[in-house]
Amino acid sequence: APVAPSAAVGAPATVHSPYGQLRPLAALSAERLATGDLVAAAKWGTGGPVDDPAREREVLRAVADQARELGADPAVTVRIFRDQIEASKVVQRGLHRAWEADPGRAPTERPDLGEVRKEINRINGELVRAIAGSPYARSAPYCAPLLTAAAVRVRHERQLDGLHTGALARSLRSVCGGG
Ligand SMILES: C=C(O[C@@H]1C=C(C(=O)O)C=C[C@H]1O)C(=O)O
Repeated sequence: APVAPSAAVGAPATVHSPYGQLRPLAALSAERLATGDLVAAAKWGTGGPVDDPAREREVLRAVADQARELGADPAVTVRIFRDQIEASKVVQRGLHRAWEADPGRAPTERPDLGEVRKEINRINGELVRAIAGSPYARSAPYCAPLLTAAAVRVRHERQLDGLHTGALARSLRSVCGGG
């Protein structure tokens, strides 16, 4: 088949390739994890828990609805988002531990959790679209190595530390494997 000129040039034309479909999943997951830093700061010093089961249910219900609207599998979408949520909590708990150990590194300003959640909702919507647009790539036998490559790329681009690199892997745990 003829190759579109831009395919030889680079990234934009690769959006239909398996890697091009998985890359946004890794990038958006890292973007979502970055909001974990803000959520951790919002909860720091409040005495409140990192876990908010009611908010988690709200997120999962919303993404299941969005998946249905896009004709994607709501169960698969929810499965992936359970990992996204766990990964956010890995970041939050890790930061709280670091700030307890070294209070000089703790944030001095408290972000508005409601505002941060608006941003999380926006990213959630983009993630649902990326999930809906990648059924073939996610069920491909070579999904895992491509996803790992995408995560490594994102790690370098965003200069992720160990905490966020581990959380990124956690967030992507059930992306591959079909469905
Ligand atoms: C990010 C938050 O912290 C946790 C993680 C959530 C998420 O990743 O969507 C939701 C609720 C909390 O259990 C939050 O409270 O908004």
